[in-house]
Amino acid sequence: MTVIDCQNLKKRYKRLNALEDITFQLEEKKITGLIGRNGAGKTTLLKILAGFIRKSAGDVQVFSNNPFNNLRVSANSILVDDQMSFPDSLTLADILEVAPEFYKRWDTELANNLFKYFRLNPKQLHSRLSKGNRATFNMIFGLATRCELTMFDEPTNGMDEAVRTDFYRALLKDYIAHPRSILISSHHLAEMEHLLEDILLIHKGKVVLHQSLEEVKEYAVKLQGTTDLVEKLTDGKEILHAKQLDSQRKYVVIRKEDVPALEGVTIHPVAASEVCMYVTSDRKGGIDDVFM
Ligand SMILES: Nc1ncnc2c1ncn2[C@@H]1O[C@H](COP(=O)(O)OP(=O)(O)OP(=O)(O)O)[C@@H](O)[C@H]1O
Repeated sequence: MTVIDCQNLKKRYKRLNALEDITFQLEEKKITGLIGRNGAGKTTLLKILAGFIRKSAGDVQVFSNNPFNNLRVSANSILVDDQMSFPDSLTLADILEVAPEFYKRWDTELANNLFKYFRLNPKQLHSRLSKGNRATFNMIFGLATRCELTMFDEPTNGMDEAVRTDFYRALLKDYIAHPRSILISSHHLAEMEHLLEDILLIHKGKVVLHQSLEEVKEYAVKLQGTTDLVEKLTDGKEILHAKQLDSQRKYVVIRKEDVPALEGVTIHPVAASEVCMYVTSDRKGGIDDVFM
């Protein structure tokens, strides 16, 4: 079943096109990483899918409905982000107590067990939590809703490394026990790629790649050797990234399908996180170029 269907979706904020042209479909029961550079449009897309803001043009369907102000979509989806807020008069324990009234698949046992594991204080007010503890509580809330469509926007922002590791593990374990559609935006692709089946990479408000993680890992290769030879072999090919290693040696990243005859150069795999970085880069070198 298709859970999300976006066709030529656009979002304009006054003079800025945050989403230029977004077309993709998300099938049910998959964990998809929503990846993109700062300002790519990830949060805007998630807010439209959650029904928080209106699209400007194009079509967006979540569970076959326009998500904006739609009860079916809001009852079956959740967006966990750092703007989640709860009434100030409610303690964390109160929030967990009333949650089942709003989410029909709420898992009280999971919520309580995670709450105890992360040693949160049930008497604390949500608005007074530290940044990391707020992110942890929001994550617990998001997991316990067991919403058919669960979206996380940068969920690990503010969490320390141990909590981040626990979060990824909790997410994976709960997903395996209760498969659902999970869309998770993050800048930390390398650390969460073991969770992901698919990657949706957006850049400047457009979809650049929507592939399985395995396909992204196979997308590019790095050719390394003497500068002359590497340049000759990659002449006319699309260069995704290049780096001069010293006065005589260089490497160039090109699409795997473009790989030429390989005598004299070594060939190296390119991690999915690097592929995402290179295909969304406006510069072919890197920060080193600034210091040359
Ligand atoms: N309410 C708003 N009004 C005007 N412009 C906005 C608004 N919200 C976002 N933008 C702009 O839209 C573009 C996309 O922003 P968005 O927050 O969706 O990107 P992002 O991929 O989530 O970025 P980051 O990774 O830095 O959080 C940016 O240029 C941003 O400045």
